[in-house]
Amino acid sequence: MQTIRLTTAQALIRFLNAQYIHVDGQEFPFVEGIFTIFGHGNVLGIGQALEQESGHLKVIQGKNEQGMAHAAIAYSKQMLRQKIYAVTTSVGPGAANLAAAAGTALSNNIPVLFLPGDTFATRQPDPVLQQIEQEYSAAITTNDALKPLSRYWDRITRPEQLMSSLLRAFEVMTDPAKAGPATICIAQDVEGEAYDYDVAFFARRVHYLDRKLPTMRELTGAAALIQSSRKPVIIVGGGAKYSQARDILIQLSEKHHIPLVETQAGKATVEYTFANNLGGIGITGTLAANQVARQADLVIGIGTRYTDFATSSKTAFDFENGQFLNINVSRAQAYKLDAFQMVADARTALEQLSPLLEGYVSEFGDQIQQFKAEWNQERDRLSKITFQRDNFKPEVSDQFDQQMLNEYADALQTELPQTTALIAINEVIPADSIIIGSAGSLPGDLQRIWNPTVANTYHLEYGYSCMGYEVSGALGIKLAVPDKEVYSIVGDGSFLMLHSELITAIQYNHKINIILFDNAGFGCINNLQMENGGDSYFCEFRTHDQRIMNIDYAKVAEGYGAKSYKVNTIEQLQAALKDVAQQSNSTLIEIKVLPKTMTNGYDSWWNVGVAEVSDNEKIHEVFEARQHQLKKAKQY
Ligand SMILES: Cc1ncc(C[n+]2csc(CCOP(=O)(O)OP(=O)(O)O)c2C)c(N)n1
Ligand SMILES: O=C1C[C@@H](O)[C@H](O)[C@@H](O)C1=O
Ligand SMILES: [Mg+2]
Repeated sequence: MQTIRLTTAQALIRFLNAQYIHVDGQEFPFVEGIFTIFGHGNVLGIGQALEQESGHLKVIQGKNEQGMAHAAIAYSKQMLRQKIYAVTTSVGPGAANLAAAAGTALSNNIPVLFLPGDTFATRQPDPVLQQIEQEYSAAITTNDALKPLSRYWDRITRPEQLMSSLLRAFEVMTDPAKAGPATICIAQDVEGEAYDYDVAFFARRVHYLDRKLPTMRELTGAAALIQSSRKPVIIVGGGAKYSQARDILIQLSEKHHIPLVETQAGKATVEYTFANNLGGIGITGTLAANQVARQADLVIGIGTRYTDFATSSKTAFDFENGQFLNINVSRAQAYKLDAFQMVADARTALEQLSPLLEGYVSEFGDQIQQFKAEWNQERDRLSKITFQRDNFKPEVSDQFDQQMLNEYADALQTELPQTTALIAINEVIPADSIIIGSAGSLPGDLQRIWNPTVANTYHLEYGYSCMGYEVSGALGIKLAVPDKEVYSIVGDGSFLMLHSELITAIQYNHKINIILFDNAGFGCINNLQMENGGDSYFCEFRTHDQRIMNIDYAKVAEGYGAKSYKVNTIEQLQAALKDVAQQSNSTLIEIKVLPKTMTNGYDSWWNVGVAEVSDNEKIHEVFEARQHQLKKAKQY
């Protein structure tokens, strides 16, 4: 056996350089690069190895571990899970900062390789700086907190363990049915320890992302279900996007007159301009999509996890009379809602189903176009909302009275409603720009009223809805599609929580554009508490003496070196957007918007935990109403 003497970290970097992926006849490197924040847990091991020989890996210095991990996740998501960045952190707090990002990757099924440093394998210096020292077990470190958040987790305490561990990690990350975060924690002393590695381990290795074929039983069963249905509806989920099923979806929808509705992850697999695409489904769905969903006697869920937002907490469909057909690479997902299961790649399954559907046409008739036209009218109304200082009824009504709304208009020096601003942006930015969102009220508005005219231009993380993903993720998207403009659509709360990677974007000249909607508060949560009978409680950004905070975010971004703009009218917004397109550096547009002017309603319900006893009569009423709704919902 031919061997090569390398440190564990050097072996790791050499291996990452040799991993290739095979997708539909094309082969390319799977690991594009590595985000780093060095500390004593990784600088002398992985840091040294990268400095000595990083190979083709692009090395990027992050500013916050969660932020850089979010950037890596967004890169992989934008690359349709076909390429990844690795993320290396130090030990202790550096590793702990990965936790929210690991949850984000796991709930969204996004492959990413986390490489946190770990405490000493020899335990000689214990407790090493940043070791938590759990008294009941010396074997527990901060990194154990990442176990439930990883799809694969391992700890390396001997150099030779690395080989079997990496193989397992790459098998997981390159399997669409299991894809998620792989976490390999390497003891900091072991990173620098040498071993005589078998050179065969570093040979070019190809991971095959083969499309899983449906069985004949699945195909004939699914075809029979569709053929006997009157009003089938297709839910386009994230799995449809990752399998690149756009063309066959359009073909089947057109030929058989089946409407498409979209989850957040699936949105823009097919552009909104396709006639039968009725947009978002569920709690933050369009009225058109929710109307057809209710009528459906067959729901064809393609690559969807059926989250509560997609199913309106299991009230969006006629569960009594309707049936479900689930096409999913994951058996666990396919099992949901008592569906007929087709465990297969979405695109291949639909392509193979197609010849079995000859002659079939749904009974929707003109209804699809009618629903769509009505929804387009509603969107048109939302694009023209204008604030009045008397008798203004915002979309989220009956929460803030006119006096309060006027107070906001004065404090923020704005009269701009959120929906009006968002639709104006949709109309001005280049159609092939990528927009990214994640948390707050904006994802709901985006799912409803953002109309992508180009496929794969909508990037929403709504599995974890992790605040802070918006800005960090924009950097990851820019790395994936450097020739496209990237717009981060972010609330003030999310921006405040995490925007460190804006600096990384500026540092490496990867232009991102931030469009910050400042409504001076955690708006959607304020809506939620008031909708459910509570008062406005600790969700507005007010000072100790109750003044609404007016924060100069443009100045913050300018301080980092971004070009920034402050706008509070549509004309200023349009002018700023035009200027942004001319810039080569990162930008931030701060838009002051009025609270309560986001979209709301449209025939959906969200099951949230309401207090069963309280001294507030309104909460009691809401609790009773919830019990009533629950009776109509599917139980599992
Ligand atoms: C990391 C994280 N913490 C907490 C939450 C819960 N949460 C969801 S939305 C939200 C407020 C968002 O405020 P902002 O970004 O200003 O958006 P708005 O609703 O005002 O549009 C909070 C606290 C979350 N989604 N993610
Ligand atoms: O609790 C939440 C409510 C949602 O409206 C929001 O988008 C999401 O970020 C969240 O965490
Ligand atoms: Mg806000």
